[in-house]
Amino acid sequence: MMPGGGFESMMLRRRRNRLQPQTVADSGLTGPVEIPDPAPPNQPNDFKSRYQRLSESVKGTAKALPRVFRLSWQASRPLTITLLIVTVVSGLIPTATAYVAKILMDAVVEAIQIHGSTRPDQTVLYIPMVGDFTVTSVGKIVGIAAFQLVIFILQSVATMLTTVSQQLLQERMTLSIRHQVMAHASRLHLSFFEDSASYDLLRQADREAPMRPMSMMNSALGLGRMTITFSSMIVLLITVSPLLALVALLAPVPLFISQSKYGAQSFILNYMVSPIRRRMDYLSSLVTTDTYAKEVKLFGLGPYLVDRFERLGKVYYERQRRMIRKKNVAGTLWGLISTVTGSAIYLYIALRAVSGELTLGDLALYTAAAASVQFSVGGLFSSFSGMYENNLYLDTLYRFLGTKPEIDRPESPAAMPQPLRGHITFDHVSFAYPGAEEPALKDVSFDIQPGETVAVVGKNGAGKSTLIKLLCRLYDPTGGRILLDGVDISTLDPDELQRRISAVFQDHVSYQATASENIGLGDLEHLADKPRIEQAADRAGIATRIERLPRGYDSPLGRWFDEGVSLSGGEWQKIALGRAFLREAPILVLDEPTSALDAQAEHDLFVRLRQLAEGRTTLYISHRFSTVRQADRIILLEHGKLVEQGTHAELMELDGGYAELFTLQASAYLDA
Ligand SMILES: Nc1ncnc2c1ncn2[C@@H]1O[C@H](COP(=O)(O)OP(=O)(O)OP(=O)(O)O)[C@@H](O)[C@H]1O
Repeated sequence: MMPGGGFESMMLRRRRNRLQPQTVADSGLTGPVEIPDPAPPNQPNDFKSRYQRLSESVKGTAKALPRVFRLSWQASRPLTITLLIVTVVSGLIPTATAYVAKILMDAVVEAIQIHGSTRPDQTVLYIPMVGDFTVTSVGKIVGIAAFQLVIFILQSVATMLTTVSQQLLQERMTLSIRHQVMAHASRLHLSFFEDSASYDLLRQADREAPMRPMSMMNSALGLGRMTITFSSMIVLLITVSPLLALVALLAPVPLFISQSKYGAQSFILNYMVSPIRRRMDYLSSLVTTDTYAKEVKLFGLGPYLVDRFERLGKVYYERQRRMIRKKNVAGTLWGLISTVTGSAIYLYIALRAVSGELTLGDLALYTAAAASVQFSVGGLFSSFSGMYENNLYLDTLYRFLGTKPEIDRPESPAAMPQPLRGHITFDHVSFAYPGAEEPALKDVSFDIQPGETVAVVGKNGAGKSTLIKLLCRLYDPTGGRILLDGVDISTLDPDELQRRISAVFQDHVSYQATASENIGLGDLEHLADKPRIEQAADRAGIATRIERLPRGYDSPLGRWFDEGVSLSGGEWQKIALGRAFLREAPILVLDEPTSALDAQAEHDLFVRLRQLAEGRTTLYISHRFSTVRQADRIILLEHGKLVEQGTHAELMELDGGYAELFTLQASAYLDA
C-alpha cells in the first residue's frame, strides 16, 4: 500500500497542529512521556483498496517524471543520454548472462553426450578430457565463453558509466536547483520570510530539494532497468518453456504482497517523524546550541532536560522496537512462502530434466531467472517508494518556485524625482499583516520635510517598525499611500526606491566577513573602496576599534573563521551603522540604532548624526528619550495610531502621552 492522499492529508494535519497552541503536557518539557503517534490514515486495508491506492500513487508519481527528465536534460544532455543507454544495457545483462549460461551448459552436455555415445562399452564413470572432444564442440564452447566474457566486460563498463554519470549529473542538478532556489528567494517579498508556513517551504526547498530530482531519476532508472530485466527474462523463459515463464511470474506474488504491506508501513514510519522524536530533537538542541547555553546553564536546566530526553527516548525506542520486529518477522514469513514455492518449482524442473523433458541448461536458466525475477519484484517496490517519496519533496520545490513575489512591480515605473529631495508623506496609511486580526497601523498621516530628522516613539508593538517597513516598501500599505517628493512609492521601481534609502534595522546582520566587507556591503559599488569604507567607519564611531584589530580592516569578524574576531553587541551595531553611512542615500532610516550602545557612544553618535543627517531626511525609532528629544520632530504612536506629533518642547507642553513616557524614563534616572 502506498499512503497516497493519506500522507498528504497527514502532512496538512501536522502543519495545522503546529499553528494551534500546544498544551503544556504536549511540549515534552513536562507531563507524561507517552506522547501518542499520529493516528494512521483511516483507510480500508483490504487488497483491493491497497491496489487502488497503489495505482493512484503510481499515476501521480509518473506524472512527475517528465519534469525530472527535463531537469536532467537541462543539466546535461550527454550525461542523460549516457544514463538512458546504460540503463537499457544493464537491464538486459542479467537475461543475457542467464541465456549464455544456459547455452554454455547445453553445449557442454551435448559435447559430453556426443563423446559418451562413441564409448558405449564404458561402464564406470568416465570424465572426458578436452582432447577427446571434436573440434566443432570445443570451438562452440570457446565461442560461447568468449561471448560470456564480452557480457561481463560490458557489465563492468556499464556499472562504471552509471556511477560516473549519476555522480556528475547529481552535482550539475544540485547546483542548478540551488541556483534556482536562491534566485527565486532573492526576489521574494519580506512577508514570505515572516510567515512561518512559507518560510518552512523555503527551508525545505533549500535543504532537501536539491538532492531529490537525481534520487528520483535514479529510482526511475532503477525501475526501468528492473522492468527491462523482468520482461526480457519472461520473454526468454517463454521461448524455452511457457510453463516456466508462468511459474517464474507467480512465485514472487507472496513476496509482492508482503512488500506492498510492510514496505509502505516503513515508508510512513520514516517520513512521518513522530511527535515524540520532534520533541526529543528540541530538547537536545536546547542543550547543544550555543545561543541557549548561557540561560540553560544559569537556570541549571541541563540535567532536567537530559533526563526528559532520556525518558522520552525510552518510549520512542520501545515503539520503534515493536514496529521493526513486526515488520521484519512478518515480512520474512511472507517472503518464505515465495522461497518455498520457488524451491518446489526448482525440484519439479530438476525432475523433468532427469526425465529428459528439459535440459540442464533450462534448469540453469530457470535458477537465474527465478532469482532475478524475485529480486526485480523487491526492487520494483523499493524503487517506486523511493520515487514517491522524492516526489513529495519535489512538489515542495515546485510549490516554492511557483510562489509569486508579492510586491507589485509596476510595468512601467514612474520616474524617480531628480534630484530626490527626500520629502516623505504618509497619507492615511493603514496596514494589517497577512492573517493578522488587528491592523498594525491605522489611518496614519504625517509629513517629513526634506532634511528633517524625525523620531518615532511608542510602546512595544505600537507599530513603529511597521512604519519603516512600509516606507522601505518591504510591504505595501493595505490602505492609503506613501509619497516621496509627491510621487506614490507604489508607482516607483522598488529596487530603485530601496537604493535611495539607507537603513539600520533592529535585527541588523553580522556578516561572517572582514570588517571592511561588513561595511562595504552597504553599497556594492563601493565594496572594495577603502577610503570611503574608512570614512563610513569613522562616522559610525568604530574606526579606532577596527584599526586596533590584528589585521585592521582586513580582519575577519565572527566565529566562522579560525582567527575571526568576536565583537561586542554595541560594536556590531556600530558596524551596521557604518554600513548605512557608506550608502550616500537621501533617506536615512534607523530602527533603534543605539539600543546596544553605551551612553558615551550614543551621545557621540547623535552629535555626528546631526552632521550626517544634514541634507538627508532621517527617520529613527528609539526608546531612549535622551536621543529622541534631539529630533526636529517627534511622532508618538499608540496601538497603530498617530496620537501626538511636535517638537520635544511642544509635546512636553501638551502634557500628553509623550510627556508621560518622557517623565517616566527621566524620573527612573533621577531616582537612581
Ligand atoms: N511579521 C509580522 N506578522 C504579523 N504581525 C506582526 C509582524 N510583525 C509585527 N507584527 C505585529 O504588528 C504590531 C506592530 O509591530 P511593530 O514591530 O511595528 O511594533 P514596534 O512598535 O516596532 O514594537 P517594538 O518597540 O517592540 O519594536 C505588533 O502587534 C506585532 O505583533
